Amino acid sequence: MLQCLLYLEWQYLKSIKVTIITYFFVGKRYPSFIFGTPSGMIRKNSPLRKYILDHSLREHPILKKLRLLTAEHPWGRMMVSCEQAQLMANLVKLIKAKKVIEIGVFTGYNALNMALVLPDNGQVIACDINEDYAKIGRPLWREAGVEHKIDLRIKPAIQTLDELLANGEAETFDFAFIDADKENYNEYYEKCLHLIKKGGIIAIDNVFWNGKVLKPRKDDLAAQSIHHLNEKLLRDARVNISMLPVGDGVTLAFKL
Ligand SMILES: C[S@@+](CC[C@H](N)C(=O)[O-])C[C@H]1O[C@@H](n2cnc3c(N)ncnc32)[C@H](O)[C@@H]1O
Repeated sequence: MLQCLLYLEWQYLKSIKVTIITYFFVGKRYPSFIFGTPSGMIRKNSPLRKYILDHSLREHPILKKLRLLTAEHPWGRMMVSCEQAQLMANLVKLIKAKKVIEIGVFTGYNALNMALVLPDNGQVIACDINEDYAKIGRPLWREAGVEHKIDLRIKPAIQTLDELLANGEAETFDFAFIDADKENYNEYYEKCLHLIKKGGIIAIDNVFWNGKVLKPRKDDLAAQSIHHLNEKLLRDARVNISMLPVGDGVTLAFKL
């Protein structure tokens, strides 16, 4: 009997130990793994998100085809959310944009999304370092009849932005979407601010970084970088801003 009780107590202590270890070593690094999506954010598979999509998404059939195709990719979760893409397409239309930049293209879901609403002589300068991803989307850009509007530049985005500036294209763009490596967000923002016209918009993705911006760890350079840019934007007199809880958080900066 005593042996049985001791065994049960040992099992109980072991489960507490596992909980504590999981909390400290996994929960601190990957809070969403333990605690779910941080409160205030709409979970990807929640009934509310389904309601939002059921009642607002008007997706072009070829765009939908690319979204479903991309979702099957091992890195499919990098794709921008469809409701966020629709918001950006609406902004691009609203300001009658002609020239837009996308930093971080992946399979080109959002590049296609923007190309679809640009005029026929409109241009998406699409920056990425990986051509293989774009090879997935290109046939669908073609099928949608907008391939000619997407100018894919395969090299580090900073280099492409510097080339555009050196080419005298400062203040000629209407819209920019920043969605590549997070450590360079501040540089992307500064260069985009030079490239877009007054009245133009910069959309910055993942500004919540899955909630990690609430308490960025010192060794998490991505969370640190996004958090610093969020703090800087709050005080940046060159722009008006809105931080929206769409997808993983998007900040819209309107150039004054
Ligand atoms: C989150 S994904 C972009 C998603 C995309 N905006 C969409 O519509 O689905 C990030 C992309 O940034 C690219 N990337 C990473 N570092 C980069 C860099 N230094 N310059 C340009 N692109 C980069 C990656 O190859 C990846 O395709």
